Amino acid sequence: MGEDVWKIIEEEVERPSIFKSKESLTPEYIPDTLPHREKELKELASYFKHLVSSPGSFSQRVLLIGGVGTGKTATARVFGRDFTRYALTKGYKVKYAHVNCHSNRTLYNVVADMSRQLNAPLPSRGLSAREMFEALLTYLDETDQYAIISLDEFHYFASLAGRDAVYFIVRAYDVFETPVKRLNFIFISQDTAKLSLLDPSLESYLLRHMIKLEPYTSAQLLDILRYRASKAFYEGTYDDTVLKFIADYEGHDKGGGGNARHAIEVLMIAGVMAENEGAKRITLEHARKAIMKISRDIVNVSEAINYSSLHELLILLAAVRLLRRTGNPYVKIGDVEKEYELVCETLGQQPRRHTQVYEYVMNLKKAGVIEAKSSGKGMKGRTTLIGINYGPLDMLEQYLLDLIKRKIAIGAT
Ligand SMILES: Nc1ncnc2c1ncn2[C@@H]1O[C@H](COP(=O)(O)OP(=O)(O)OP(=O)(O)O)[C@@H](O)[C@H]1O
Repeated sequence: MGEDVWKIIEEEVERPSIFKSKESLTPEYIPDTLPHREKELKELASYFKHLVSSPGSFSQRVLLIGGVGTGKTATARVFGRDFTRYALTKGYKVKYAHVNCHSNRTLYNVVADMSRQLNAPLPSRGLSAREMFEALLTYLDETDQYAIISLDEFHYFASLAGRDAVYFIVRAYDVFETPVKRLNFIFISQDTAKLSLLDPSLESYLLRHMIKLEPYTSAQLLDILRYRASKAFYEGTYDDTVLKFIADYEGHDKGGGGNARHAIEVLMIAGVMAENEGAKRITLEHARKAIMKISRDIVNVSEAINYSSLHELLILLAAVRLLRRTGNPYVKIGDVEKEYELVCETLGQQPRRHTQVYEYVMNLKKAGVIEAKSSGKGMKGRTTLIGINYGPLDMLEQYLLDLIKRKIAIGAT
């Protein structure tokens, strides 16, 4: 090996890193603890405590609801990991499986994944979902084990697998009346509206035991970031100002999405940027650049948005807020108009008249900023539906609010 190459390798290998553990910031990583989710973990423990007091007496079903990045997956996984350990100290074999319904959208795939994760022997000959489920129950009986299964992104399953499949999973023990009930479920979804396509009786059954995760405030995100940063970076390579900046940007109370995934992603990207530059510390500038980097979707349409007039932006902001609040892909123009009036009021602007609002909506459509279409003939007649095909909406909302405030400040119309 040439001396030059040797030097390059040596320099690179010995270059001090700011990362102690980059893996600990990846989405797959399950943290040791979850600051600000203690109450929800306690609720889960309460719902599943029969597994260590009278296991098998009944089968529990809990619905875990919360917006994007509110820690649904992490809460379920951390609970599953620690509850199974606790149960073992009490002499009970409780297993945990986490099934993602986005990648397993049929009853067959869901049951197969459950069985695989619980180490149940999968017969080689083709079984039906129902037969496989029975085989799983037999295996749990024979090995005297219990299980908690999380079905993450359950709304995918609910919308694609069909009513019978959903009924089968949710009310399994009405079908298989075994004396000892070994399977328990956590159904995870973003909001209850997404489950409204279920049979009403099934929906109300699911809603009986519900835990709702609220978006994080900036103070909560700051605690989360402090904890996650202490695991990921060496001491002295970051400071609280940077963490606070990210937490304030993302905090729900400050107009952000309250999304821990975004906050952690920004921190990770800021760290990688600092490291690539050979910097010894993560600076505010790194955090700013990281935020810009993950808002690239907004940047793509930002030109059209920047050219929009003040009231077009106010309407757009109203639409974004409604879309976020309802979680629906489209919102009615009438509702947007009402929200627009509220937005105007809070920002001290005089709302425009109805016909003018309609014209602005059409302008936004022409500019490719929104999608607007007719609802078709519904029960209450035709209306225009508004949707936005890019995101993330939380960032778009923040972006719009900043832009609007700047426009107002300089007196632009
Ligand atoms: N309270 C917390 N403390 C530490 N880390 C957290 C906390 N809440 C969430 N996180 C982290 O934030 C990221 C996003 O969390 P998670 O995937 O659980 O959110 P989610 O609600 O399931 O999101 P989605 O709806 O997109 O599936 C993960 O990396 C998770 O470890």
